[in-house]
Amino acid sequence: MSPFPKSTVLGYPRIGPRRELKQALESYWDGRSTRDELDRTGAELRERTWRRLAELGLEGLPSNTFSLYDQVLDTSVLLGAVPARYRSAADPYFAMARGTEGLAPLRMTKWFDTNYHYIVPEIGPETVFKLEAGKPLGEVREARALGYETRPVVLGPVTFLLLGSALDRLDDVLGCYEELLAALAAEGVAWVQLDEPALVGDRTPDELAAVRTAYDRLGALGSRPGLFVASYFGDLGEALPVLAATPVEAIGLDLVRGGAPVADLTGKTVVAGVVSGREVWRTAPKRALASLAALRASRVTVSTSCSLLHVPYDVDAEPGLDPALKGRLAFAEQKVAEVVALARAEFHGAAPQGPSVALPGPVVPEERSPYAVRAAAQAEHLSLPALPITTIGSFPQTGELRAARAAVTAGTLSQADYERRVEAEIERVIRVQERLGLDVLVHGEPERNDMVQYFAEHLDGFAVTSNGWVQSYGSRCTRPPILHGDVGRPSPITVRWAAHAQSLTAKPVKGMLTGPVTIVAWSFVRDDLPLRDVVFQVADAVREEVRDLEAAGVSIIQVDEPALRELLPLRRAAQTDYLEWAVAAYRRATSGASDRTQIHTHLCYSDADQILTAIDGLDADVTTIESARSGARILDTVGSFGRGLGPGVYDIHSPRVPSDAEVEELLRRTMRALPAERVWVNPDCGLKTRTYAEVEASLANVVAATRRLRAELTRTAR
Ligand SMILES: Nc1nc2c(c(=O)[nH]1)N[C@@H](CNc1ccc(C(=O)N[C@@H](CCC(=O)N[C@@H](CCC(=O)N[C@@H](CCC(=O)O)C(=O)O)C(=O)O)C(=O)O)cc1)CN2
Ligand code: MET
Ligand SMILES: [Zn+2]
Repeated sequence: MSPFPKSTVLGYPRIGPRRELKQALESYWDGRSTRDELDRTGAELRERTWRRLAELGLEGLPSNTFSLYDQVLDTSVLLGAVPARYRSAADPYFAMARGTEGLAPLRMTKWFDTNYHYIVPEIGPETVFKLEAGKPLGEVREARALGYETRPVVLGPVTFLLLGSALDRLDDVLGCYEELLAALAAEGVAWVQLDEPALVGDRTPDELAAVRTAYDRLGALGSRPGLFVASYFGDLGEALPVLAATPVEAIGLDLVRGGAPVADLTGKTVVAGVVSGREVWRTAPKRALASLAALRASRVTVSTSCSLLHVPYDVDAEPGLDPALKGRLAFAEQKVAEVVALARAEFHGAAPQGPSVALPGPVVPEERSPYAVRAAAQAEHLSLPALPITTIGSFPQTGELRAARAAVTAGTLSQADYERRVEAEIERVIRVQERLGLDVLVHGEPERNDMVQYFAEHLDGFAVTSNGWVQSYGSRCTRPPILHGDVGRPSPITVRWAAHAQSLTAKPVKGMLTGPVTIVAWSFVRDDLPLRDVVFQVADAVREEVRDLEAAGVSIIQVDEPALRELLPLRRAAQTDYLEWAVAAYRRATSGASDRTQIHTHLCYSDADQILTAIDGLDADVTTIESARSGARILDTVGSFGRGLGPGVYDIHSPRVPSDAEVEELLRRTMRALPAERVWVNPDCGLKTRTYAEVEASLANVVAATRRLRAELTRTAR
């Protein structure tokens, strides 16, 4: 077996340095280009990446880290786990990812504790696994034609099955992996990387036994590449000795989030993840070299802690950043250079940041009155109908708005003209909602490029990038802000837009804010302060904004926390502490509101059933939550939830318009799970990724279904 290369990365961004893949995908989906053109863009991006990694001096180049949508979906396809209903679609892959007319997409949820989302494998007793190895083999050949030998990266069998809740199918799936390894060996591939991030969470004895079975069996294959099992996002814990006892030749450890390995790894190659794939700070050389020195293994390879998918491409594409800050940053390109330098042990990175400043601890927030008291005050103040209909905040972000923002940046549109356009869009959103018959209106968020970046641009302590795109799901990206200093709110941020919207209508308009946990979760955050202290600084800024909205006459304020579940530690031992401070931060942000101000919160992709107690602890008067896209599973657990709740009645990520019958059915299920007076009617999430045509048709059906149920409620009440 050839030795493992001395330097590598676990994966690389694929959206393109200028989001070339996004443009190609969206143009293909809109019918403006062909599948061939899309595939050509994919090939160009892969070629560019391999060339760049090689130029930077990286020895071990990965392949099959490219994906047209998602690497977990790719694994479902690789293993033949394509549900029958998609097989006759014109393009089954994108039908699974996004749905088609008459066909809902597969579930989508958060990738561990990141802001990346994967397509959940759907595995049933009827699933027949069958290897379709075209993609990994194709990428190996493609790279070879360019002169590069690569290491294909494939999601490992245990994580794949755990994500699909089907570990009982291990035996069947291992047959496919065996075939894959044989095919790769026949292709002359020296090493394969099997990603097993699920092993850094708490695993049952049965699950650990599955790890042993899987890697004993794959290891026993006669003809196969070297096996490199990569873990990331934390510590392998109990899974490490299990893995170490199997024949796998190389084990990848996240030495940024996890500690030094306790097991003796003599005889193994340790692929040491010392350069963070989750943060954008330059690697402190002393710490990295100390981690490397502490390893007791036969051989050590320098690597990133996880795939670089979660960071932007290149700091040098950011001319607008303050040079002092820039000097402290490393994006994917710079991280590859760090890996190479560490492997050559000629490292001269930035010194670790200076000593952290002690800040006053969080103040215990004053409490609002008990829910019943608030609910009565709000009912009188707001007089809403039964089953109030609302939306989650954003309305379609039109190309004109995005272009207008780009024009302001380019200096070709004045700020005043831009603001007039935003006001016109707010008026359009208000009129649409009035015409449709919604009860609690929103201004539509047209002034926001993103629900986190917009706030970061208006708070002290943050920097934002021009090209620092990171994939969130499919073609959708964000530019996570960089939180580098103490946070402060120099002046009100949303008040003028909220007040303008409210001035246009007699119906209540919800003020719309992003919560402290989410702002921090979706930014790159300074590492010289405990995370909770940073979150409390942001909470204080949000609290000031809540106060100002209330003073401006806004009587409903939504503070979104879609990332509450995301920061939940992967190991149970640390979860209670996190949830306690996260909930306390939310209450600090919202508890300045008076009793008659109705506080809403919103969560999505949250596997909310797992953190329902914490959601209850947020003490919001109304919680809207993603439900439709996850098969309304949440309804099984919400019976005990004591306040207003709006489980989403349709999935907003698919261009598909839900029928009124479908919405009615979901509402009926909701009303079997909850008392009618607590039920709110709303979509799963914000509407910014949809078109007006889709939104108007969908919401019209929501209103029709709700009106039928309201009529039934009045009949039974009489
Ligand atoms: N941060 C964050 N994380 C989140 C969510 C979220 O809303 N925000 N939602 C959940 C799902 N994730 C999502 C992530 C991104 C998007 C999304 O729509 N992103 C937009 C970009 C948003 C943005 O920053 N827009 C900017 C820049 C837009 C742009 O592309 N401008 C053009 C120029 C303008 C033009 O001519 O069109 C360019 O830069 O080239 C703006 O509106 O100003 C996209 O990928 O298309 C949606 C959901 C979970 N995580
Ligand atoms: C990802 S949660 C989105 C909440 C935000 N208010 C919106 O409607 O877009
Ligand atoms: Zn949402």
